Amino acid sequence: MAENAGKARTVHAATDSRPDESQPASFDFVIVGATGDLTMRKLLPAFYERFRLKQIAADSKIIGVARSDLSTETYRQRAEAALKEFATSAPQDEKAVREFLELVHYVSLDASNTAADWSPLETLLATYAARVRVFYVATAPKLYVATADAIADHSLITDVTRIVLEKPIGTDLASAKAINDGVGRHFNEEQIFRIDHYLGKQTVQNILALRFANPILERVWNADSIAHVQITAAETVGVGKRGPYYDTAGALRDMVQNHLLQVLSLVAMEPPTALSAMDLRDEKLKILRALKPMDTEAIACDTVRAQYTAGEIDGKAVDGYLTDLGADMSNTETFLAIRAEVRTTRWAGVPFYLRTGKRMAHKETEVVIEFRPQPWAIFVDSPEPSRLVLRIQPDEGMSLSLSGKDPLAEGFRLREASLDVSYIKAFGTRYPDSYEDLLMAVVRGDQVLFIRRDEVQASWCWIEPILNGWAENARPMETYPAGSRGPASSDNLLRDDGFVWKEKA
Ligand SMILES: NC(=O)C1=CN([C@@H]2O[C@H](COP(=O)(O)OP(=O)(O)OC[C@H]3O[C@@H](n4cnc5c(N)ncnc54)[C@H](OP(=O)(O)O)[C@@H]3O)[C@@H](O)[C@H]2O)C=CC1
Ligand SMILES: O=C1O[C@H](COP(=O)(O)O)[C@@H](O)[C@H](O)[C@H]1O
Repeated sequence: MAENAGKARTVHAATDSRPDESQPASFDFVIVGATGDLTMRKLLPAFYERFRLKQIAADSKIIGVARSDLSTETYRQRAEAALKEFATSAPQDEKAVREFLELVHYVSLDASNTAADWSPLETLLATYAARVRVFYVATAPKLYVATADAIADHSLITDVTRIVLEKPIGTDLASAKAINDGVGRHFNEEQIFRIDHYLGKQTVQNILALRFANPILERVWNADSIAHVQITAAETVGVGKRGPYYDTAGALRDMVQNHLLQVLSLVAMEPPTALSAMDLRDEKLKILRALKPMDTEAIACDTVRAQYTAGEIDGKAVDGYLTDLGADMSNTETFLAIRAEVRTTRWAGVPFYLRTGKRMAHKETEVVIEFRPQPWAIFVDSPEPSRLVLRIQPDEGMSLSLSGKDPLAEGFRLREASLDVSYIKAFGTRYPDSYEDLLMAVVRGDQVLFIRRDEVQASWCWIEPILNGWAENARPMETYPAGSRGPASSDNLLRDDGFVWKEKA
């Protein structure tokens, strides 16, 4: 018998420097932009779910701030309606909703104006001056610096005060630097939490678990075994009421600069020394910096941009982008596909295809890893290349397609078979909304799921030439009907390399 049989295996673990999560957190959390869509749809429901799980102490305060003149009572009524609509467990638990609303306060204030009356907010914060204090700025990015200035002018920044900045951080490199510099005048980098809600998705975090807890995968996770990688974030929704913002952003700024490049970094990075904010972000940064810059020729050949026109989704007629926007013309892309390259030893020669779009046929966010084919085929059929699909959402899970022997065919024929795991079934639990994890991490002061200044800037460095190239029409705008898979040239981008996008079966 082998010497070690029956003995516990020694695992050399890197130290996890994350703070203690076992005690309910007690804090003051100021949400600037408290009457807005994000607060009502995401932030309050996320806090409520964690309160229900007893992770938030009853003496905590969630202080909503916006300019609208509302009493705390009226604000609580709005918050209650939002919880009933957006928090999955709220309609069944009136008592928990009532208890949670006791934590909620409202202050009417123009937070970008130092000269406004800040005293009601100061009074609320004075009760527990020494405890964790968070300012979550959920307003337009152009207000971030003025808001940080005003918070500082009123001496509200303690050693345990943090600021959360919603995306987008700027619209280009210069404006991102200006926000980082402006906020950085008052808050040090350890106090600044730049949010990217994709990092709060369990399935995105699971990329780390899959890669670094399963040597079977990590050993084939390189250019020797992988032919290409696809990252798709397809949505069926249009721009809705966010047209004025979206039309100044477009899919590249709205989805790629942040979410898709973060996912790409997690897929491509080297193993971090530990699961600490510094180590993880150092490794992601190396990937962002290793992205091959796009020159005019690459923008013409390796990018596709398009805008949706009227079409049909799930049997319902929907308008085109211009009608949704209420405009006669726009040069904003609602769909894009890009062939990117990561210039590292691990990934040399492996294309990374990025694709995102609004008003597509299906809502589907996934990472597809396609493995290289068998170099010498002994079968009559050529086996389909194996694909590992990481389903970020919906139907969170993963599948690995393999070739098996067709049991009924004459002779030895191959047929694709799939190993499929649904995380909800496998783990037998609900999948929390991404903001739940992120809000609690801010309270704990854990930056591992937040974007560091240099990451934001490295992303803009790669994105900006594409924006400029498109502005100069290096790649003309195309259209696609709502409910489709985007324009045909998106398929050609892969076909030219001998690949195809994986589409929903
Ligand atoms: N909604 C979403 O799904 C997402 C939003 N984001 C980002 O989050 C931020 C907020 O988005 P969203 O909630 O949709 O925006 P909304 O326009 O719905 O809300 C903006 C909020 O800011 C308040 N506000 C505006 N100016 C001030 C001010 N000077 N002082 C205090 N409050 C102010 C508004 O209230 P009032 O007018 O009463 O002051 C309102 O509560 C944006 O940066 C957006 O890009 C990011 C990802 C997704
Ligand atoms: O940040 C954003 O993300 C959403 C998509 O988020 P998801 O979690 O549903 O994938 C997108 O609709 C929005 O335009 C963008 O600002």
